[in-house]
Amino acid sequence: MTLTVSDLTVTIDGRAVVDGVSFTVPDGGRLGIIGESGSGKTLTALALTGLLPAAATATGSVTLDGRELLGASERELAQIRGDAIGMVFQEPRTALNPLRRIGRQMSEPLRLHYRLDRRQSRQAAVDLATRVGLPEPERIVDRYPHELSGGQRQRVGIAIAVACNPGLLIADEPTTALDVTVQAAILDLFDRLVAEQSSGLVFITHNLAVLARVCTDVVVMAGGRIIEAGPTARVVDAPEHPVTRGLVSAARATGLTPGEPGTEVTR
Ligand SMILES: Nc1ncnc2c1ncn2[C@@H]1O[C@H](COP(=O)(O)OP(=O)(O)OP(=O)(O)O)[C@@H](O)[C@H]1O
Repeated sequence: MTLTVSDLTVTIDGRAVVDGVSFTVPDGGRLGIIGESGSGKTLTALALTGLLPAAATATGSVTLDGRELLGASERELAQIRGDAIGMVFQEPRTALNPLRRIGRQMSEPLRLHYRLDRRQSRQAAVDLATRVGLPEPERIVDRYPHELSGGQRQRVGIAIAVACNPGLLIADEPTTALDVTVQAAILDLFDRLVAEQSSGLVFITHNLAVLARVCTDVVVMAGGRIIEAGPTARVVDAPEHPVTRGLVSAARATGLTPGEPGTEVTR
């Protein structure tokens, strides 16, 4: 699936918080959006899926395989979000329902799309748990979110996002709330799943080392605009904009060397 964003502008209270943003993610492409806090990354992601806050208005164009998403009806968008686009958020604790077993939550997108009975949906949940590397899949599906670690909860969030094999996965800071070793394992999981289902990826982060592990291309945002864009390897090796140079130094300071995508990832 090809995602094309053209001149996307998001306005809140008369202020353009996303300002004339354009980029393309080709079928199976892996684009990272990076920038400091408040640069407009999250609002860009929300605009792609029709989830902007009520106070925001979006203009420009967002197409998925030629189909315009900006201004699409809520019904159409709900269908696209379940089917064509999977989304993963930063804090899996708030994205999950604390009162429902995780198996039910993982199989919900499939139940909605394929009308599974109880036994089929339990099996689907176990299969998904296996696919995202949760331990003891047969047992873990009966647990509640608070009984899982942060990394396991994020695996559940990822399972929900990939349940219907979407052509595009959008992840907003999916590893930020996790500690470094768990972060690495979750990045490996993204890498594997995106490769397995040959879906595209839009990955939002403020950490260039994280981005470089999974994304071949990068867009750097500041003040709602794109200030630099290109292949990750080029941007890491020869950043042009001072903001990008700052992001490269910050990534190196964490001890994680930004490298070719996938080089540090065990498959
Ligand atoms: N609901 C809202 N109402 C008013 N302003 C908002 C709202 N959401 C975001 N903004 C403003 O829009 C700008 C861009 O926000 P956005 O969340 O997209 O940034 P971000 O790059 O994702 O930052 P972070 O990394 O901190 O999440 C910021 O100045 C923010 O204050």
